[in-house]
Amino acid sequence: MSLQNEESRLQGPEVEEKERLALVLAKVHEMLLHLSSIPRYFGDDDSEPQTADEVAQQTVERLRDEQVDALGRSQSEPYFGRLDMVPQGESTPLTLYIGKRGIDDNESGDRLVIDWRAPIASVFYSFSGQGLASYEAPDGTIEADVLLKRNLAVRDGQLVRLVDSYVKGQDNLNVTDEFLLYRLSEHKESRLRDIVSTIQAEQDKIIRADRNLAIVIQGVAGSGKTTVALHRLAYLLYQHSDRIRTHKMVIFAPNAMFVDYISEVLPELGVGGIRQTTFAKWALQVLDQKVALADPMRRYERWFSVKANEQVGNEFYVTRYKGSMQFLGQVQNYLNILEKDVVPQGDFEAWEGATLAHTDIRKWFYEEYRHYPLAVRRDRVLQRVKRWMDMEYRNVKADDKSGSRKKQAAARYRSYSKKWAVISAYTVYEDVLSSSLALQGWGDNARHSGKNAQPSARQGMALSKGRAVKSKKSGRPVVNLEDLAPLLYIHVKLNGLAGDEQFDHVVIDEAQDFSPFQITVLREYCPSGSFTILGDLSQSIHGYQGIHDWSEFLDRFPEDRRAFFQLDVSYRSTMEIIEFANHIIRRFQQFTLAKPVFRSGQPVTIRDVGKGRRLSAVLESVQEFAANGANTIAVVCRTEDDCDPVFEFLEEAGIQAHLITSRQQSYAGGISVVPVYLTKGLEFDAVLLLDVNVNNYDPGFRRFFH
Ligand SMILES: Nc1ncnc2c1ncn2[C@@H]1O[C@H](COP(=O)(O)OP(=O)(O)OP(=O)(O)O)[C@@H](O)[C@H]1O
Repeated sequence: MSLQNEESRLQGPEVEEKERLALVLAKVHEMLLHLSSIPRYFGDDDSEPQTADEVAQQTVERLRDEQVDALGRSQSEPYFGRLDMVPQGESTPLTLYIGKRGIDDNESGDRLVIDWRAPIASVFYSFSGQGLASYEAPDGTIEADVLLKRNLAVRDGQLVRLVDSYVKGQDNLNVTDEFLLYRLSEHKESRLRDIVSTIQAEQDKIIRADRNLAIVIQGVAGSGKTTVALHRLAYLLYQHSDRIRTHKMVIFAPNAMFVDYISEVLPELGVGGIRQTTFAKWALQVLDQKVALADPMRRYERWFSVKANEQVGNEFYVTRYKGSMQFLGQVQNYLNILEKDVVPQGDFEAWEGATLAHTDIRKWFYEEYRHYPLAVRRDRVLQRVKRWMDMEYRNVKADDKSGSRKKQAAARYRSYSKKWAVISAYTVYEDVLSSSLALQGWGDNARHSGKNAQPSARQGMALSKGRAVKSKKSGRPVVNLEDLAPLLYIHVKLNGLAGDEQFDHVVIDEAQDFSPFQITVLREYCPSGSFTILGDLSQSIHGYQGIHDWSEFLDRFPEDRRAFFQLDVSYRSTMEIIEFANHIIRRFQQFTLAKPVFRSGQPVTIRDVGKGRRLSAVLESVQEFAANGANTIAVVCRTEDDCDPVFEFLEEAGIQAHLITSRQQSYAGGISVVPVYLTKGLEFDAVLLLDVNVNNYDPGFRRFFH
């Protein structure tokens, strides 16, 4: 230790850390100056490199740009934690500074900052203050004696807070929470943020879980599921860049607005270019937009309306059935039957004396080309029939001066190929829906169902059969969300999967609203079985299509390739809100109640205003929230129709608000008027729930109160 360091230690940790920070920032500055002084050969205009040298040069420059970007971001907050420890077998302590990205001193080769994803950095998150810590190294697990764990808040290059959450030999009770609370008390922005500086031990375990696993995370509202999943992606890319590629990862979010809401976390973690989409958008792309999706808003209005009637009950039931494993079984049965029927009866006779036997064609189809998916196989066999005909013709060409035999053969081939049914995902699906198999499955299912679902088999299926409806705009058949998974499944089985369609890793957020059929389809698209599936069963908004138990998803993966995690602490809301919510959720006995971190806020208040004062009371509350410093405020109504008059009233009163609808593509923060089913996953500084009474929110709708 240098004399200067020794002196700064004596003056206390703040001085020491400020000096160290200044040193690192100076190094960063120096490196940035150096990098920007290197001449560039390629401009910012994406011009194509012409030679191998140019390709190499462009790669070098791209990597340099990335380094400049990373160092630029580090200037404001180069690190957030410090860890002193003595690894087993060594005598001198290691001092590590941990940041969002690693920084190496180019000249000395010293590691100034360790990337939070490095195995050794895991000690910072997992060490509980008891006994020895351990971490994974290339040679196996290493144990270490931790001396100090220090949280450092650096903002705009300034040290603004320092909290020692562990000092060996001292009483260390609860100090971790102090830094966490400081972090949580910072205002909510209009976007989700990274949590690298305060990842909790149980979250860290999930982030660093094995790459090969399909993991399911059940977590109470606000327990950090989405955030943790995004950090896990950043971790997987760092640790397994050889196996998991950015452009082969995908995040399925519940709607486009949510995609926008989470869009800043990954870039902040140094990860760009991961596809973030909705299941519907992706499915329609894979299906080459051959079908159109019914407007979900009209359905939501009907389904979430207070006057939801028996027909809605039937629709729920059809929806659930179409997402079930029973229905998958029916689709599979149908595809098996279809396979048996594809080759038409009869030989192919190109002209008299040139006959290809039915048995030969069958042999090609059922034996030689067996490995091809159905539609591809059909085309291949037909091409082979054509090749056979052309070969035969070569033998008789000399006698066919007029070409009449050739014409005749071509005509016969055309009519023969027409006997082969056209196999497209949509036509097959239509047939599945109207087949006796599907109806039988539906009927069996309906008999075992609850009170709300007793439609006759035919009525149930006809309700949402795409065949009847064609989009006025595009002329394409209109289907509902629950039709997409069966359509995709059929599509894959008919056409196979091109390498560029496969995923290396799939994240599904709000997975409680997914169906087992959707998971099965995604499993087809991600052969590695590397999944992060997260949700909260008690928050199931689209319960009619979702699941009752996570085993419905976990069972889709082999026992040794799946893992289940549970997060019970809510970091989002104050104790007052969580206690209030728990009071309501307690009635659903099967759900785990959220545990708050010890953070207090305003009490939850219930205001009963007369009908005439309803809108002016909303205005007053919004003004009061804003006056108390809330940046993001939500006024929550039951449906989109209910939102309209509230939004208009606020606008007329001069309040600038955003009306959030199902078609919303982005989230702007500020004041939002939003239907309850679109609030999922978002967070606000203040929330006003309107018209909460038994009529409007019957027991079935209480799960919205998270
Ligand atoms: N370890 C942590 N440190 C600091 N903040 C955290 C931590 N974990 C979660 N949070 C914060 O808690 C809030 C909720 O996180 P997130 O939205 O990821 O939770 P969720 O479980 O996905 O919620 P929901 O169930 O509503 O979708 C976010 O503001 C997030 O930054």
